[in-house]
Amino acid sequence: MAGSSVTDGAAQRIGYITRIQSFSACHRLHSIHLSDEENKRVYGKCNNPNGHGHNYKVEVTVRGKIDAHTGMVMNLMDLKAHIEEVIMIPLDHKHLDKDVPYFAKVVSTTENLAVYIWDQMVELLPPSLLYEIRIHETDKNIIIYRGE
Ligand SMILES: Nc1nc2c(c(=O)[nH]1)N=C([C@H](O)[C@H](O)COP(=O)(O)OP(=O)(O)OP(=O)(O)O)CN2
Ligand SMILES: [Zn+2]
Repeated sequence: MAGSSVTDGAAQRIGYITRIQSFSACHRLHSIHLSDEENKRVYGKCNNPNGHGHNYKVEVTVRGKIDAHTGMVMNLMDLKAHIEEVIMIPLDHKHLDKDVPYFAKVVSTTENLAVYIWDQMVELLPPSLLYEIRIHETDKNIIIYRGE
């Protein structure tokens, strides 16, 4: 097209980049909004008083313009640093309900864990860049949160 260049085209392109981070933590599914009986009925084995553990795998995805000069949506080194701050330091090798104040009153389902990670991560990233938090709680259970 007349008047355009390769660089102009690249500036309009949207890319998605994902970084995967694994961490280990334990928790107990127990809601303060339910009675002990209701907790047992709703959460079953996951309401075990002494808790249980997971090797979580979190995928953090950002979406944005591929910068014409840097060729990046964002520098993965920066994303790595944010993941360290939001996921690894507060959550890795922790008891989610006892070590993370947020989960003292919020049940530590993977949905709520995804919301927690989103809310922390969105504070550190440029506006509108965070696209998705995807958590593999087990090999079979995957939860997605997109800030809605
Ligand atoms: N909507 C949700 N349901 C459940 C959650 C959750 O976070 N959100 N979490 C759990 C438990 O934490 C539990 O640990 C799930 O593990 P489990 O059932 O053992 O996982 P698998 O299905 O992968 O293992 P199987 O051995 O095949 O049962 C429960 N529900
Ligand atoms: Zn669990």
